[in-house]
Amino acid sequence: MQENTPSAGDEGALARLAATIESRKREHGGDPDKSYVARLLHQGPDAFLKKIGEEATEVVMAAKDLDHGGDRFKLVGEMADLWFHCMVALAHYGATPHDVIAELERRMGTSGIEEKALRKAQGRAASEAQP
Ligand SMILES: N=c1c2ncn([C@@H]3O[C@H](COP(=O)(O)OP(=O)(O)OP(=O)(O)O)[C@@H](O)[C@H]3O)c2ncn1[C@@H]1O[C@H](COP(=O)(O)O)[C@@H](O)[C@H]1O
Repeated sequence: MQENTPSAGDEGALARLAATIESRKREHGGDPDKSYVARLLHQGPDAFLKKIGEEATEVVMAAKDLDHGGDRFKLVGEMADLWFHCMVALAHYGATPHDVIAELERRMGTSGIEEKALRKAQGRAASEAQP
């Protein structure tokens, strides 16, 4: 397992995979018999959104298994399946991993607890302003 430090290749790998997924879109969906990405895109959102739900459940199960002697590579593998299917969804809806990374960067330095409190206060102010 890698040290817990970011590598310059991290975003590069996501960008390369995103480019491959885009290429499957450009080739009129590619050949669903030869390309799994093309098959998912050809089947449409129901297919890859269902896979995202399934893979998320598998991530949870692999994580819970760690308490009972499971191994971290299983968790990493399931997480990779989840990220991959999420990337197919991003491509379908016209977004990129760069957009997600930019959003995470935008959030950096803002505590999640503070952000949630601010959102609640804004919600209260908006409902009090209603006539
Ligand atoms: N990263 C992946 C990737 N991760 C997972 N998968 C596929 O996702 C599928 C679903 O995973 P499951 O574990 O649920 O497998 P399963 O039980 O057979 O699935 P179902 O029967 O439920 O469909 C498997 O067929 C995996 O091979 C991937 N398929 C492709 N990629 C990347 O996409 C690129 C393009 O792939 P193609 O479009 O197939 O050329 C590849 O070069 C890879 O970089």
